[in-house]
Amino acid sequence: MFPAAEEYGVDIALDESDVEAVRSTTPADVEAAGELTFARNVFVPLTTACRYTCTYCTYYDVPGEATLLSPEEVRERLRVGADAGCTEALFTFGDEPDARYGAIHDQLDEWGYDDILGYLRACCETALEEGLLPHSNPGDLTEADFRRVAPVNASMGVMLETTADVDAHAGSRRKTPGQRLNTIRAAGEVGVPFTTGILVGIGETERDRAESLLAIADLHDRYDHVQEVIVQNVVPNERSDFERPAVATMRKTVAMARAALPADVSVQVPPNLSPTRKLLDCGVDDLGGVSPITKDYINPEYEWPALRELRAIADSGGVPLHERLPVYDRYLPDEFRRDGFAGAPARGEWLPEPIEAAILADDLHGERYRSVARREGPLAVPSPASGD
Ligand SMILES: O=c1nc2n(C[C@H](O)[C@H](O)[C@H](O)CO)c3cc(O)ccc3cc-2c(=O)[nH]1
Ligand SMILES: C[C@H]1O[C@@H](n2cnc3c(N)ncnc32)[C@H](O)[C@@H]1O
Ligand code: MET
Ligand code: SF4
Repeated sequence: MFPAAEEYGVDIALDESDVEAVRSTTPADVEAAGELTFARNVFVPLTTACRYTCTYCTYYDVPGEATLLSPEEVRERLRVGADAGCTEALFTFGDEPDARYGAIHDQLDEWGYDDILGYLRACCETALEEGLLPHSNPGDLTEADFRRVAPVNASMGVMLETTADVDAHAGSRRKTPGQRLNTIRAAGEVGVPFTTGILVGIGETERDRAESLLAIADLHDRYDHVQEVIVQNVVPNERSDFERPAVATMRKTVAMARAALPADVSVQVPPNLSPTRKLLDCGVDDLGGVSPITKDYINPEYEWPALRELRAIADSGGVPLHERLPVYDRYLPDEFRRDGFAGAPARGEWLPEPIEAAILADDLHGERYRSVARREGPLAVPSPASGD
């Protein structure tokens, strides 16, 4: 069913009746979640160089214009993030930026790094030093790549986007479904808590969405590593005029995601891009990374809602809002989980030693990780009604 994936040794065979069952799911078939979560992050866009040229993307710069944040700039941004109470350092940037951009490669070499993953590793270590938990999305990676960077990440991610061959990914260098699926598989092999998702409105069909969600469910079934699935609508920008999918399409797609995935996998929608309030009853339970201090570098025209607004969104759905860490509860050591989660079936040894050490030590910001994980302490988000 996914010939492109077979090239990479990823063998996913979907049952036609499962595809049809997911495709025909409607919002009425699923239940609203009992709470909404989000993570407080600082976005660190290491470089705007990218080997791909997705037509919906405004993030990448052409060779000659692409920039690379220096180690000092990275540390400074992380400090600002930690001071603002963030728990997550989000490293998201172009795919394999050093492959096609000689200047990026030369700059990394001058700083003493073989390639971007060597530099990412160092930046993740800086984040840990500054009291932040790294979540990296460096695009397509192999298993060997993951082994280099997973040990310094609390969680990682890559959007599947879609299993369909869409024109938005056309061109000589392009994202392929096979390579994306292989990235998610490789993350499972290495055992890193993982975020993935689909991009809605880039030329795929409803059936493609069902297939994409089931492909993610299949890989999660094998490895238990998918912590959340983002259902992201494409938005127009200065480079492209993609139309936003209709609200009804997003409602249906979120419901399809809820139906395709097991209950322990969260369904996330980004509150700066999506008609969030209108999706809450379709099974959304997470709002992803939201930054109190940095813009969304990938979609810079779309501002993050303030934390107060997140609270209003949750109130509108009649559910509590909780901050979480970039790594979901079930991958945390027992003592860091909130009541009811402690003692839940262990998922194996998920957290790499430096991450567990950072969480357990938690001395930089006085019990911050612990109180976030347990949904307690001084980090409760004020209600808009409380006036504070
Ligand atoms: O794994 C990913 N996480 C992405 N995240 C991270 C994600 O929303 C959260 O940070 C995770 O839920 C981890 O806490 C983003 C966060 C932003 O603030 C803005 C854009 C993204 C995009 C991605 C993404 O493509 N892949
Ligand atoms: C980081 C993620 O951001 C998403 N992304 C990139 N460009 C857009 C856009 N115009 N609208 C919505 N999402 C976008 C892709 O899914 C990518 O994987
Ligand atoms: C900046 S887009 C997100 C990271 C990576 N380039 C990808 O598309 O997966
Ligand atoms: S979405 Fe990611 S891979 Fe595609 S062009 Fe933008 S930065 Fe590159």
